[in-house]
Amino acid sequence: MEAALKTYFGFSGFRSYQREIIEKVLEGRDCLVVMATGSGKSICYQIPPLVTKKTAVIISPLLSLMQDQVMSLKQRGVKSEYLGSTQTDTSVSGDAEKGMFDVLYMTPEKAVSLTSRFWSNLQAAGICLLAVDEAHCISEWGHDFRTEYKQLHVLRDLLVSVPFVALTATATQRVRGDIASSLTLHNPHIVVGSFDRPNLFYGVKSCNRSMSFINELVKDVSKNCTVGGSTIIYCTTIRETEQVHDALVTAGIKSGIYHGRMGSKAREESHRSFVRDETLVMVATIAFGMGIDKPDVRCVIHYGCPKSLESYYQESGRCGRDGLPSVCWLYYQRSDFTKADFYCAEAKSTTQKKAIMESFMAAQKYCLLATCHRNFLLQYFGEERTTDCCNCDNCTRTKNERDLSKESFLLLSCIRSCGGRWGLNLPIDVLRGSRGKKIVDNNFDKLPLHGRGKDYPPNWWKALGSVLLANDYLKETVRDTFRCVSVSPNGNRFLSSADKVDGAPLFLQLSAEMIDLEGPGSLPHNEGGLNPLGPSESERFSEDELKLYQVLVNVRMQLAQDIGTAPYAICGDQTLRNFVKMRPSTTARMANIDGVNQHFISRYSSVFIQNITQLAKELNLQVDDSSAGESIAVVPKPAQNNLPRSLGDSKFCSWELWHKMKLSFQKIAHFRRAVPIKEQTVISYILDAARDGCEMNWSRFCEELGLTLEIASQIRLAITKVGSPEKLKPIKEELPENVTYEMIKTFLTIEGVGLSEQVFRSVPTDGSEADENDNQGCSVLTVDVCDASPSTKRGQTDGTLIYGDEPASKLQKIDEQDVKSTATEDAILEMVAGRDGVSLEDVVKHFNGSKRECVEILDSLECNFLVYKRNGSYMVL
Ligand SMILES: Nc1ncnc2c1ncn2[C@@H]1O[C@H](COP(=O)(O)OP(=O)(O)OP(=O)(O)O)[C@@H](O)[C@H]1O
Repeated sequence: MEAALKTYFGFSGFRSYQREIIEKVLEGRDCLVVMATGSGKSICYQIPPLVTKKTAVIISPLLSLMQDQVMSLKQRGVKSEYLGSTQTDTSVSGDAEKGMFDVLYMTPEKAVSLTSRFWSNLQAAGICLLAVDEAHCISEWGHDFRTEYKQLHVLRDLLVSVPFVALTATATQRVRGDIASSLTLHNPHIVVGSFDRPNLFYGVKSCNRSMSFINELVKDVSKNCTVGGSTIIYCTTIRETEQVHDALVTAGIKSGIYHGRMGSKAREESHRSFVRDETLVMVATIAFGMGIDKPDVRCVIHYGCPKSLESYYQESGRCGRDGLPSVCWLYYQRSDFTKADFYCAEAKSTTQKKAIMESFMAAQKYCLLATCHRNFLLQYFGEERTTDCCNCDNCTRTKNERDLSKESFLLLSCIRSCGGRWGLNLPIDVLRGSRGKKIVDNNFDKLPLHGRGKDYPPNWWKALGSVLLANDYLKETVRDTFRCVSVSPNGNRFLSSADKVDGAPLFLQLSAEMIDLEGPGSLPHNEGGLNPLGPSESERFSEDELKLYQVLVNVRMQLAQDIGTAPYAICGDQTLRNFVKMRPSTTARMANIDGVNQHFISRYSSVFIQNITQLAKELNLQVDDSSAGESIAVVPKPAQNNLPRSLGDSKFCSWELWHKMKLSFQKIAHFRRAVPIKEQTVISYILDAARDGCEMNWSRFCEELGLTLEIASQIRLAITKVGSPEKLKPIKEELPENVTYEMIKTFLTIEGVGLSEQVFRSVPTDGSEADENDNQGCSVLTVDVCDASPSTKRGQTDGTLIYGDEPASKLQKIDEQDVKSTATEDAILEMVAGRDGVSLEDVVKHFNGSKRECVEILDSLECNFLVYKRNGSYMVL
């Protein structure tokens, strides 16, 4: 499985759930997979055909989606085609029937109209699975019901022993049930992942939709375009779509437009140009929907409040599907909130009307929120999160908390005095001293609070109302489509404890809108532009690296144009970034990079290597920077969906800051704290998170801690001497001063998760390079002490272990005089296969050969995708 993943897709590891699902399919079990957009569901049905050499049939709702996927798979060397009304090649159907394709896409209409003879022939040739993508289309309760999907059950009788796999990114319990029964899934293996998309930054901004706002928006978008990456701007009306599109075009930004009033040809062309990076921005209504499979959209902007939180999650989810950091902004105007009636007009029943109203109100709440946007989204979809995400505007804003007791007191009292029978507008008008008819008729102008709130504009009070709602001081009830706001029990408690205006403090987070209204005006972004966090330290390019990146983007574009495909189908942005950081000068080094597959090596590696080496020389950049490779090879994978929920807030937050935002221990210790915590505490928090199952980049962790291979060996020896790892103090006493408790704890944690071999090898030790050279041709192999046990994995068969009396070296030596085998591809492969990671030194010593000869053989094995290198060790694929 891993071999197929690396060979065809270039990835060296599976993401959460992928392996589990593939294994179940290979066992012949039906599966129901509910995983977030961009979490990597496609791999689950694309790997089995490559392992079994049988066809996978995929039912997909849209032709454009199928075409894009076939295009990408072909670029990976996977034999793939589609059957549907736009297929012009008449031979495809016949070839498909003979089992000539690994992956065969078809529309549901096509699937049910194919003859039983087609299916029996294909089954005789070999079918490994039938996948139903976007499976929620089966259910009338889903948001995209398609009648043709309902008929798919007929295939069940035709394909008796074939496992069915249903996949979707959104499905409630009810929809899941519908999918399973409609497809008659037999005892399906069900996987439900998290809805979280950790690589996405969520931000919200109030706006005024004036021309000056649009011009600011255009400026921000153009900045985003120069640093690379596509943007989608969703507008709520066709008129606004045209307005924003015109402004972008006038500013010279290559932009496309897409809405329902355009003809299908024009829409197709617009989609095609966007996918192929010929246009960088797509301004669209939500008609630009499900068929978007572009993985490198870096920014999705909603220009106007969406009609529901479900649609917001889906549309913003088109961002950053490749897992790279990307941003989702929502610009709303208070007048958007009056559109509820308009959306409710679609409703056919009172229940439906209520449902529409509720999801619209959730979207509205999302706009007005002063607390973590991600948590709100996840909670809406039923996932509880207690820690803030540190990757949304509300979590990262600094100026956001203030004592609002006085203002809250005024607003809550006024709402209570008006009887809690109104929306927010009337009590706010009372506070602002209005003598409107309703106010006078109800004698509200006689209230002592009348006119006491003139210091703030009405929108500020409305924003405070939303903050009080979110914090449970107010409650909202919907009657028909009319919303009443009243004081909640919590609000009443506050009022009675603070029975005078200058009572107890009430610290609340100010919402973005309140800050804007107090600040210099509502323009899109003042400093940070669309991307307020920017790349983390390890992702940041130097000026020269940026030049190299831009050249490689152009090379990729040129290649894509020459063969008529999308640039992302040649290779992803992350792969290009890895090229820039590692600057591979040989095919073997390039093959080893995550995202590089066999097809890429045979077709495109030479042109990339040529450009890299040439420009690196001109810019005086070192090629083959393996230290960059070590850290990049373990770049965290996105959407790790099974994060532990039991971990305390501080621990989880420390881990997130370190792992996701890549902050140092020191920065985390000071992060948003008046009194910093100790770095040691931060370290132990992160270790706790790792023990709880959070993903870790151990190489980076050890490097920051200074835990080298040598120190690890010293610790191991100390534990052996003490006889037990239970108590840290006696271990510490056996060790030199510079070895800290944190290093010992880290060592034990890494040992505990069974990773010591790989991790400590990858941490650069002083003079490691020199060692490699010094030892050339010498028959002595150094291994760490744990390999000296009778059950030694590495080194044991190679020679006799000699325990040195010299504790200073803390390393043991092996005499290799007996090793006589010659270094051939087969012999090296056999040696590597028998061990859990082998270094170049190991190979040289084992074969008593020269370093050059071994490097050449290992290089060719890497090019052939038989071995790969991770953290300095060769492993068999
Ligand atoms: N194991 C992996 N390692 C690295 N990248 C991966 C891995 N699996 C998938 N990806 C990448 O993740 C991105 C999203 O994958 P994919 O298109 O399969 O998502 P999806 O879950 O099907 O999303 P959608 O619901 O939008 O169709 C792609 O760019 C893909 O190449």
